Amino acid sequence: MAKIFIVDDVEDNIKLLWYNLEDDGHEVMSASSGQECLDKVLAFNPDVILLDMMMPGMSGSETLAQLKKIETIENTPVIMVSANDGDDSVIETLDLGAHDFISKPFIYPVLEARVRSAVRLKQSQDELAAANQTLATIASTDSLTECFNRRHFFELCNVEFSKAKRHLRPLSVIMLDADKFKAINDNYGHAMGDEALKVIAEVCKACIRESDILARLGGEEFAICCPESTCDGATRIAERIRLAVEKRTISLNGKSTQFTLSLGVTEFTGAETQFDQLVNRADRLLYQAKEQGRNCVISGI
Ligand SMILES: Nc1nc2c(ncn2[C@@H]2O[C@H](COP(=O)(O)OP(=O)(O)OP(=O)(O)O)[C@@H](O)[C@H]2O)c(=O)[nH]1
Repeated sequence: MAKIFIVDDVEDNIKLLWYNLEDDGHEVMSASSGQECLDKVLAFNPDVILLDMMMPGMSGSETLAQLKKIETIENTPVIMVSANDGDDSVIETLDLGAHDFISKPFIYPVLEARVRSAVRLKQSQDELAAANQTLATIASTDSLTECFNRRHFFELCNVEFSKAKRHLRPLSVIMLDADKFKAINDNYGHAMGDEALKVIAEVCKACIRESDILARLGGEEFAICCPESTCDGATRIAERIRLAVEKRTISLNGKSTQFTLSLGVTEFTGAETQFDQLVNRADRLLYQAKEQGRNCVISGI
């Protein structure tokens, strides 16, 4: 079953197609003008559009040109239906991006077969788009914690850094690292270590804003970029994360333990030219937190 959108200014033409397509199991929607088609198309999100060429007001060709400008619709197959099936008309329509051209009067089983072909194309496109989306997610995400990975973190943060630099807006970075993490692995097993990493991600996600960027940079080290946050604001977030992890007990296979975090926080001063400089400074502050006994937040610029 597919969603078919019929666009035709003649009510009887719509009815004929509607009943037949519904009998074939499709969900059908119609519009009686190009403008009505443009008004309804996003909400209906059709798999195939059957578009009449000769319509008063906005013609089929003009409607097609407008449909191709709509990002989520531009790849939806359009079948132009027209009594004007001269070569020039067919060429113009296909060059405008139509998937197919059917001459009027049409033989319904032929139209039906062409609709099926267009539906198959749309289904392949949708599957490809979903596969690409999955690949993009895999390429940008750490599979254990479902945070962004290092590469994607720097991609996103470089954009945020450019914005902050151009508009002289605040931007802060928090670096955090689990304390004595090796001991968790050694004493409770690698699976408990993995559990701790998942808890860090979960706690961080709960403590940050949607616009903040959280990533696992590797091992037991995480980073958060906080656009529009000053060092004071980011330090409060860091302290909230530290406290939440300190209070948390992790359990696996009947065993339980607790652990802590060390955190370094810094802010863009306006002088830095690269985002990496902020990460490196937050990392040095994190190292100081380790030196000062762990389970603490050190901030500075
Ligand atoms: N379970 C688990 N462990 C990991 C993973 N990645 C890295 N590790 C472990 O993390 C530990 C990091 O140990 P260290 O770098 O010595 O740091 P630490 O023990 O946390 O000590 P401090 O940072 O000084 O507090 C190592 O034992 C790594 O094997 C992972 O994905 N899962």
